[in-house]
Amino acid sequence: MRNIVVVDAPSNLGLRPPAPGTVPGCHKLAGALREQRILQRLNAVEGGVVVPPRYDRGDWREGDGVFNAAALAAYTRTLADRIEHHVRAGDLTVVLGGDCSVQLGASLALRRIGRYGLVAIDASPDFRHPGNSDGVGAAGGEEVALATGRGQADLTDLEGLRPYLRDEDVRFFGIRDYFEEERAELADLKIPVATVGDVRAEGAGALARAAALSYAAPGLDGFWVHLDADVLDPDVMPAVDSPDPDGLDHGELLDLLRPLLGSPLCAGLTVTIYDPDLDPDGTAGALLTDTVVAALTRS
Ligand SMILES: NC(=[NH2+])NCCC[C@H](N)C(=O)O
Repeated sequence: MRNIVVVDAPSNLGLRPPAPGTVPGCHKLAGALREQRILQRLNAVEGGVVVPPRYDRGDWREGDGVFNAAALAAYTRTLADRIEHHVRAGDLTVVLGGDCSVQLGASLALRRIGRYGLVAIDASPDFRHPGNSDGVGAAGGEEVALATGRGQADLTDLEGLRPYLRDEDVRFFGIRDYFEEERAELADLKIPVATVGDVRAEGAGALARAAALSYAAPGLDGFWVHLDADVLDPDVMPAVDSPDPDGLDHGELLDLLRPLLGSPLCAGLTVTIYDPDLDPDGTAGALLTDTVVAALTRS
């Protein structure tokens, strides 16, 4: 059995302030899941905490590009150093965010090592970029576009490694059926998308097994799984910055995660976006932890 290593990446640099003068609470995700004893329940190795820089958007205004960009760039490299170490050691690395921008740290780490894919399990594809929007700013809604080389070079071309991921190596699961514009762009780019409707029609387990197998192709070294908690239906996961209705239930998410995380080609998992500030009694966080633990352990 491979070691499971848990690394905290408590960065909220990629989201807008939830209210003026406040910062996003998703940096508390890691603490909340640890409080649910995720480390002990996974029998995981302690991977420590990669401490992020201060959240300070300064005098950023709409039109200025991605906010917190210098801090995001620095953090992506530091987080990549930590993840790279564990991937090279053959560990299965579980990164507790944080917002979705922490996924850039994983993508940079994997690009340093070889050619890896990304399975993004998310309500929305986080694919905003200057080519499809005037509203670029929050990297947590843009990280897959950035990782595939779209957007400002201070984030997309770290260490001269643009793109960290190739379009053809990305797969999306759980995108809402009503995101028609986004789905059309991804279809043009030939990036496979399984919407919530597709997951129900074809079966989560079958789709996930096929995705895992698709990375066994020559030239590929493996893949990473990115989980944005907002892929879940707001009924069971209301504690996210932008809840989108008609999402997955926990059973469907578990059926997606199991074959992916069980694959020897899977290098790791990022868990992002759950915001304990929006979950005062902790129920949603406890259920999220249960599903992640179940996906990584044999029942
Ligand atoms: N859950 C997320 N990925 N949030 C990131 C940003 C979401 C927000 N709708 C935006 O695009 O700005």
